[in-house]
Amino acid sequence: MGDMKKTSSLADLGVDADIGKSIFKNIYHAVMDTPTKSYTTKITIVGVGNVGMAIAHTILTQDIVEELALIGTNFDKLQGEMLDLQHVAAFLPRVQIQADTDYAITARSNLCIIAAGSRQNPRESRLDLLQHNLKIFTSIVPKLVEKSPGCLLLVVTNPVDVLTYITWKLSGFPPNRVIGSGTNLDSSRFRFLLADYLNVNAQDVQAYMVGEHGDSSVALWSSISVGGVPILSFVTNKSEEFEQQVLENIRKKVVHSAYEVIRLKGYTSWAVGYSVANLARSLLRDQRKIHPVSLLSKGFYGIGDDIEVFLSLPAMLGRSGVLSVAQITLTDVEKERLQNSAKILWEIQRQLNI
Ligand SMILES: NC(=O)C1=CN([C@@H]2O[C@H](COP(=O)(O)OP(=O)(O)OC[C@H]3O[C@@H](n4cnc5c(N)ncnc54)[C@H](O)[C@@H]3O)[C@@H](O)[C@H]2O)C=CC1
Ligand SMILES: CC(=O)C(=O)O
Repeated sequence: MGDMKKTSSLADLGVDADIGKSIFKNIYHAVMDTPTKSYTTKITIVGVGNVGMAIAHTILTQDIVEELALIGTNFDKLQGEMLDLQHVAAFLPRVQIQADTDYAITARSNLCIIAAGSRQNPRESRLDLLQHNLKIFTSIVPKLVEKSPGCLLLVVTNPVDVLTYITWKLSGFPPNRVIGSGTNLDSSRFRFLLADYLNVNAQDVQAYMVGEHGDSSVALWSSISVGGVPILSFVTNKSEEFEQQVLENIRKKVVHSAYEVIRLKGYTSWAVGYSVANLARSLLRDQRKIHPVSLLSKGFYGIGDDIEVFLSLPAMLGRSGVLSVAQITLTDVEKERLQNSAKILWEIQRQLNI
């Protein structure tokens, strides 16, 4: 394994790399030799299963990085995935892709995404994965931090909220630099289902799921709008009781979505790939966009200062990570459900003794 090449290029075949320069007229020589390394943006993805590869693929389509490093446990699988992605080169922006079991290739990453670990079987909840994935994180996080001490950490592995808390503890990073993908995905599912019901474009639906990325997630009905029109007035011509039932069914469908996809195809991948690539763009391109992501939530929306949990709240994301948390006016019921979600996660964390 040690002798094997980490990238596939003409140089591996013994072809002189300088030959490329001779194809071009020499007046551009100085420009071609200018080192570009210090200006590159680099993402590392740990875990090259269904989710890690969906994220990698989507990131390549977004033109947000110059370097991508893939880390896993199976060297042949890594090399196969790397080659398959490299063969996209003719169709997408130029990205240097590396893959290895050795974290040396992750050095100086701007963003490290963790999608390694077990996924749910059809009858398991996300929280059932905790013990196994916790162990994996204790080996992954310190290595990422050692190689990229200034990076942002973005956790995807489930249960994502508790593992984001654990990543924060293991990394020693300030909380703004440790983020969980959280309910960014649930919110996309929510917007899709609302758009489908209202027969509008999902991109015009502004709607958030917050709290745990899991069974206790909370739909923020009071703040939903479609093209600037609050949803509750959008549907006033229908009976209120009927609407409440429809809306509650949509919420249940969002919570059940992952279970349904896992029952049907064994895992979820494409939607989380887009969700995480979208977060990566907002972070690395300093977009100051609002996303519901898992962040250190103590003190927000009545969550006690003593409850040190990560759960999803709508937050502004930029190059420094979480820049601020949106102050949405919640109803008493929404606030109560959010605080309940925090308590569920807090109880689980307390049992971990970390
Ligand atoms: N937060 C979210 O919205 C979502 C989270 N997930 C979670 O993502 C995780 C991954 O799911 P899949 O990709 O479907 O699973 P998978 O089984 O296809 O892939 C997991 C990968 O992790 C790798 N891995 C295990 N230990 C590792 C280590 N120490 N270092 C590096 N790689 C390691 C495995 O070799 C495997 O390739 C699961 O926990 C799943 O529940 C899945 C969908 C959405
Ligand atoms: C598996 C998972 O967390 C999801 O698709 O929401």
